[in-house]
Amino acid sequence: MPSEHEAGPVLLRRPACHSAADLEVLAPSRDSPLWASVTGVAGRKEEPVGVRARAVERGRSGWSLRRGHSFAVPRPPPAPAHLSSGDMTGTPGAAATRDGEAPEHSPPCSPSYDLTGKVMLLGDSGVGKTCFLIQFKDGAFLSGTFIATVGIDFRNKVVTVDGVRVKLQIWDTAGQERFRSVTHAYYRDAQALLLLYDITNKSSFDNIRAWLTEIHEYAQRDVVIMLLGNKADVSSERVIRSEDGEMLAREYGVPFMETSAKTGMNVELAFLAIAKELKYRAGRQANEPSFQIRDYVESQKKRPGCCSFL
Ligand SMILES: Nc1nc2c(ncn2[C@@H]2O[C@H](COP(=O)(O)OP(=O)(O)OP(=O)(O)O)[C@@H](O)[C@H]2O)c(=O)[nH]1
Repeated sequence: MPSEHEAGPVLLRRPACHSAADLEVLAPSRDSPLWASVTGVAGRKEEPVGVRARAVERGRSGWSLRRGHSFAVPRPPPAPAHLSSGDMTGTPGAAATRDGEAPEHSPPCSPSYDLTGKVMLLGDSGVGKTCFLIQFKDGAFLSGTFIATVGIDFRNKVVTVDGVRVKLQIWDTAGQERFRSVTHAYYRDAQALLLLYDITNKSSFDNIRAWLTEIHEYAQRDVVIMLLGNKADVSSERVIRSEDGEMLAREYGVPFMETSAKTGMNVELAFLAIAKELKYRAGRQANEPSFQIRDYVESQKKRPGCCSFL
């Protein structure tokens, strides 16, 4: 049973079956207010809302909504077009005010997924993490002025792999050093990490080893890691060869591919491979053939055209 002062997300017992489909405490700690994310709020639209500490309590069977508390909490102001304008205070719960998975028409309390997993996007500032997430979630590319992510943010998306609906809760982290202490708190709870560098930026590639050291320090030992060389569409400015990414990934025993948040190349594949791995881990049967994420990625990934290589 988690303690009230323990940091990091804690999965809550599903509340009484009248409206919410999912409830999580995002930041229970002595210093920060206890926030919960509730999805599946009244009506047909699923959207997370922030619920303050007063709304949750710990009972015998875990955390739950306090009796008599309704979900009619004030709606947060509309999210700006760019995901990155988060809460400067670093209060992780602020992330709960972002929009959630696509509206679903399932009845209340019938979850629209079979499995859930937390995925974090990591890498230096400017490598394209936010764009990568938006491309996957909305199929759009955010071009124009670069607005650095502040703190941490998340979006949900349900993908179906082999008939199993996997809800991916994808956390977009700020790459800037000053937010590192905020984001470290989230590593422990993640099942998968997508680690990005920018093929046009050498230092973002050189820093991958430091990122992996942090991951080994803060994340679960069996966390799924994937290395992604992003911006593969910008062949004229490439400074990191694909082979270098491959070599580094081999050294750490992680799958690798080049991606483009702009064209969408391999973006969906990255998340599908993660979802497949999570599904395999969750339902592993004695006779089930093992799933090798590296082989899967190698067999499915698209490569940039010949001329984009150095
Ligand atoms: N050409 C190209 N540009 C990209 C790609 N991905 C991101 N960009 C651009 O790179 C810049 C940074 O992208 P972001 O997604 O905001 O970077 P980030 O990693 O989230 O940065 P932080 O929030 O500071 O950690 C933006 O100007 C994007 O338009 C890509 O695949 N191709």
